[in-house]
Amino acid sequence: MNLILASGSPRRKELLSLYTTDFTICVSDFDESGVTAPTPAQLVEKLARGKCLAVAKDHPGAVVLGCDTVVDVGGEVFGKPHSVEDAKRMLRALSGAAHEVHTGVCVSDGVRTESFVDSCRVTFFPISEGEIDAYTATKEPYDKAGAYAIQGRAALWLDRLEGDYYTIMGLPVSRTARLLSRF
Ligand SMILES: Cc1cn([C@H]2C[C@H](O)[C@@H](COP(=O)(O)OP(=O)(O)OP(=O)(O)O)O2)c(=O)[nH]c1=O
Repeated sequence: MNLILASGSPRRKELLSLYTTDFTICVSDFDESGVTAPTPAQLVEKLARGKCLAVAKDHPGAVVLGCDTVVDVGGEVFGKPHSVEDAKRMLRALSGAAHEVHTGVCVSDGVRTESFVDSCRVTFFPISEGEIDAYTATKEPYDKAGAYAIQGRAALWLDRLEGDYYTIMGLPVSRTARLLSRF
């Protein structure tokens, strides 16, 4: 199988490598701005599909994997923070509360396209203003949906997790492996 990961995310590369190391990376030029959907879960599915099909159209015969992750706080979508203030706003909203992380996964061979959304519910302990200041002064929040990395220092805020941990990191690897094995 000529497998292409349509993602520039180092986490997705690492997680896909648990299934196979026989793949190449081709980051899509899909324009995510202006894409809307009725719910955050439908949004990630649409974005994953957009990234996947943008690469698939230029690579006939390949199997292409595209993904997207957002944080959902009571229906409000948090993508990657645009600034330090934006990151602080997100972390204050996540402090001492539960939120959902949705990851959309889409696989296409150019003929057949299949997708799914996996969601994980995350509850954080209260996060102090001092912790928010210290965290947003590091690089960690800025390339992550919701301004945190559960695999990084945000692990220290985790109270409860209901679902697949790897969905938070951007690739629900067990369900993705099952989908890929059908191609
Ligand atoms: C919440 C959370 C997100 N993330 C990451 C996963 C994704 O890489 C990123 C969400 O951004 P995405 O827009 O889903 O993906 P990306 O821009 O990194 O990569 P590409 O579009 O090329 O596929 O946030 C973590 O690594 N840890 C976390 O705890």
